[in-house]
Amino acid sequence: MEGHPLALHDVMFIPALVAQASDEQNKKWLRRAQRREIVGCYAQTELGHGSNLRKLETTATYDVSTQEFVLHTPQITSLKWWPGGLGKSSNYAVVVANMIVKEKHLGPHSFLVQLRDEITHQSLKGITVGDIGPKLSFNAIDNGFLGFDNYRIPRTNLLMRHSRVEPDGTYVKPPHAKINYSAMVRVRSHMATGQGNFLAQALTIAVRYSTVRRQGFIESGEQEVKVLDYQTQQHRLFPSIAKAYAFTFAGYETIRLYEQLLKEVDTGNVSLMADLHALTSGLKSVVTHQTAQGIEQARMACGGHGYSQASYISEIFGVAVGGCTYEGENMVMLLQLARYLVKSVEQIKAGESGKLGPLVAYLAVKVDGVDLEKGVEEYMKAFQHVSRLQTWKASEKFLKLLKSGEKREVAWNKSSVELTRASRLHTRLYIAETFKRSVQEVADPRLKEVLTDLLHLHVNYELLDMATYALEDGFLSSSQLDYVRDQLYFYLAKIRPNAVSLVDSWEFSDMQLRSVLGRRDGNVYENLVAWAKASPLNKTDVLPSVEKYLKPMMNSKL
Ligand SMILES: CCCCCCCCCCCCCCCC(=O)SCCNC(=O)CCNC(=O)[C@H](O)C(C)(C)COP(=O)(O)OP(=O)(O)OC[C@H]1O[C@@H](n2cnc3c(N)ncnc32)[C@H](O)[C@@H]1OP(=O)(O)O
Ligand SMILES: Cc1cc2nc3c(=O)[nH]c(=O)nc-3n(C[C@H](O)[C@H](O)[C@H](O)COP(=O)(O)OP(=O)(O)OC[C@H]3O[C@@H](n4cnc5c(N)ncnc54)[C@H](O)[C@@H]3O)c2cc1C
Repeated sequence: MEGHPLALHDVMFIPALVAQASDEQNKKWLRRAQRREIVGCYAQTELGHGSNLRKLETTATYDVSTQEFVLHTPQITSLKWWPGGLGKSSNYAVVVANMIVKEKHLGPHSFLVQLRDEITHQSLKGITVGDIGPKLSFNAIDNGFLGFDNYRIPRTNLLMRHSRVEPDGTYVKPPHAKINYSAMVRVRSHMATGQGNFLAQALTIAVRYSTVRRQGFIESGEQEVKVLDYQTQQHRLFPSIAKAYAFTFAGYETIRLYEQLLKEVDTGNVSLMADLHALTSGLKSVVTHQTAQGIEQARMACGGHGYSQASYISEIFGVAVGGCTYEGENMVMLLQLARYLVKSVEQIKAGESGKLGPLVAYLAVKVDGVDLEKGVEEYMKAFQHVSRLQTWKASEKFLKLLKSGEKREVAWNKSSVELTRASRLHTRLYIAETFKRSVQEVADPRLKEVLTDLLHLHVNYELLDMATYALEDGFLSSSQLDYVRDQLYFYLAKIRPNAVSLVDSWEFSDMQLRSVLGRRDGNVYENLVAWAKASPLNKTDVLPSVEKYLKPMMNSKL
């Protein structure tokens, strides 16, 4: 959980080679990387820039006389900063640098760069490398810094699957300007399942513990109740159980789409790139944000013991919340999706709605109202409505500002909060749709029934959460919202008997969870006492600090 020094080797280094190195290059590098003869990381972010990749300062200047690239970090802000596994573990890196050929700046490109000697592991001449220090979490990963002092690498270390520099310096452009960003798109495609997994771990701990913990009464005179029987506790935890499933289903779809994209790109078809970029940008942002919120609620649902490291939820939170920042800061990524949504609105306004992709086609179709009692399909129409409403509102705001003479970037900035709202609603619609489709495909009827309950819980929770938008234009009435509330409470109670099975079905072992509260056997109290006794502070009865500080104070007559 605390991360692994080789995580980025598998998560980004190898995938970057697979997607961006040519077959010939991979004959040299890929097998060695897969056998871990060489260990690598993905070095892109710099001290001064992470989001705005066009302003990366590390340069790779082609020297035609020696057929080498010269890597250089001209100032302190150009140092690579943050890459996982860079500080101490990796001897190679995929380095993203601004490529300069014949004095022409050609933008960020990826290079395979050796950082350390393969035998001694010492850093090579011209390389400055080290660890960036402790972080909120993930402290088993050596996130690092890296500087280059006119460090030379062969021309053939430019990853050349999609673009090339010939020996004479002729540049062959890639089929899509952003194709070098593929390693990021891959991780974003995987993040919904990854984050769903973090959320699931925290929920397993909180739900199990909530059946052990007894506190207070629902009906007087009886035994104290398991806290999971409180409606407020169920409301805190069960919608997140639904989300953990929903994120996993959505993630399976984006992983499949990424695999498809890789195949299509190899045949020269890059049409899926814009769609997948928009989709994963939004999904990554919504999922990480909701996961962090869900984990924090799970921690609070464990009361005081949730605050102890014995719960392990704080560590899960620390790791998961990093996802809001890495692979693209959430606001920045929501704004990437918003570009796509605004473009779609512009297409509709230009009478070209037939050209819209399947995920945005609903933006062109107006619905006057819904009958929620007819079931989930009607909820989907309601989600479409609120997303459409907000997308049009935000887009119109932006387009109006443009028309009034504002510069594009200024108009964009002035509309950006509204635009991020549209992106979130669009993404939540996507999550609900994939959840619905995935549950429909489940073959086992008993499993399908339980998952359908979770789906109902999810759509009612979500609709209530975004009700302001639907009330604003009178699309939903207050009596319809009362119906949604009733349904929500109905499904909380219906899910209660299956709650433990729903979390147990994720099959986390005690070793994975590392939580005293979330133990499978439920022996929480005995083990909390044993855990506390093992605290380093309990090794001796009287601490040295008592002699040094407390006693002089306690014995003073002042
Ligand atoms: C197996 C996994 C498990 C995972 C679960 C467990 C994980 C356990 C370990 C985790 C470990 C942490 C791993 C962290 C690893 C890092 O964090 S690596 C560093 C990640 N860095 C980032 O994500 C940086 C974010 N910034 C960016 O991606 C880009 O700068 C931005 C924001 C997209 C802007 O790029 P830009 O070049 O300035 O482009 P911009 O002018 O905004 O857009 C131009 C056009 O390009 C398009 N475009 C931009 N990007 C793309 C793209 N990628 N594709 C297609 N089109 C694109 C735009 O849509 C736009 O299109 P139009 O609207 O013009 O049609
Ligand atoms: C745990 C962890 C692991 C990481 N691993 C790696 C790795 O392996 N390799 C690697 O290369 N990098 C890695 N990173 C770096 C990470 O990808 C960047 O930190 C991330 O992309 C955010 O960039 P930034 O730090 O420049 O944030 P900034 O862009 O400086 O963000 C600061 C604030 O500015 C806002 N902002 C920035 N631009 C805009 C805009 N255009 N519009 C509106 N608001 C904006 C953001 O929303 C945010 O609120 C890692 C980071 C973390 C935390």
